[in-house]
Amino acid sequence: MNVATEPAIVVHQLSKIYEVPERDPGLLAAVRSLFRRRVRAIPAVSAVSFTIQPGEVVGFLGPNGAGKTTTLKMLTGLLHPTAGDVRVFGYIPSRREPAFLRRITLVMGNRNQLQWDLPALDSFELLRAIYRLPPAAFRATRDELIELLEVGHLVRKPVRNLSLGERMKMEIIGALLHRPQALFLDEPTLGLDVTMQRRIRAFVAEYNRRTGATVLLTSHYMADVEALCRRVIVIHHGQVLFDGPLHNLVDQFAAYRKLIVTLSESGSDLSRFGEVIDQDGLRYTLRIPKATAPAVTARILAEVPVADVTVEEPPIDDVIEQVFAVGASH
Ligand SMILES: Nc1ncnc2c1ncn2[C@@H]1O[C@H](COP(=O)(O)OP(=O)(O)OP(=O)(O)O)[C@@H](O)[C@H]1O
Repeated sequence: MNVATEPAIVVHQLSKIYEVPERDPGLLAAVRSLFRRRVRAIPAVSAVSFTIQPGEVVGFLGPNGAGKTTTLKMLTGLLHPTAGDVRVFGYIPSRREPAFLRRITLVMGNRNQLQWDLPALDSFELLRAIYRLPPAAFRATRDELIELLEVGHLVRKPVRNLSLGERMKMEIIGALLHRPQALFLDEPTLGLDVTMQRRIRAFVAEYNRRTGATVLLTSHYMADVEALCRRVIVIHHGQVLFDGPLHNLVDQFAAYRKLIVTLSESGSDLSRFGEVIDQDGLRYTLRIPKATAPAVTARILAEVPVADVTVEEPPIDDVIEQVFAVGASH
């Protein structure tokens, strides 16, 4: 059997154009719009293509409005594509076949699927019935997830009384009870504090390791992406700007390097070598265009008394900003 080598997700020339009714303000315009409807076309996703292998954890990045959520909705069958093809484990998502739905899950950081007034435990039972999970397997998965996320003491409290982070953990458990093989996570750590973000992140990594699930994740927290995703797909204005290993993104788009120079004695002006972005005693941080970093480092070593010098890549957030800036100017 060759099933294992089949890609988990194949997206080919995928497009989505939203059609939004449009009318001028005022009563007359309202009446007129009854007779002649005007619609505005909003291209949210334009000819996007990518393939994801089983077990990959891929970061899906882009600024607000780039088309990430729209793509995830098409991948999970909540939206019909305007054009192009999507296959997830060979299924066409928009058909929403039960066998497909049992293999995927969509977690949206800003939306709840659990019943607000019930304890999470009751909602989990409901999900067991919906997915027709065998009781023993359901209990084993539920308890494993509860333990992994350390929420045993909270599952009997009404969801409305939980904190945002606790609720998010319950949402994640609810989303994974049927042991999906593809996880679509849309901002799963949105609004959570750093500790909770780290927990959720560790949990996703562990779930991927234990089950070999494929994960496509959007997040505005680059720490999530750095910790989890070796590969990233960057979209902007509905188009793919980059698809590859995260470190290639840094190589390709990091426009500058940070040079950290510690002088052995005071009295030198380092601003002639580049933009000084920080100074702490004898320790200077300079921002140098990537291309000239080696030459500038050599000049500093030759011309001023140096105790130490290191070259650093800019933080990933800055790199991503740079990618978006390049995308915006296209
Ligand atoms: N239901 C809708 N009707 C009309 N336009 C929409 C609809 N949903 C999204 N859009 C538009 O489509 C574009 C892509 O939106 P989408 O939500 O996919 O972006 P996103 O990358 O997920 O953004 P964010 O990071 O802000 O969540 C945006 O211009 C948005 O305004």
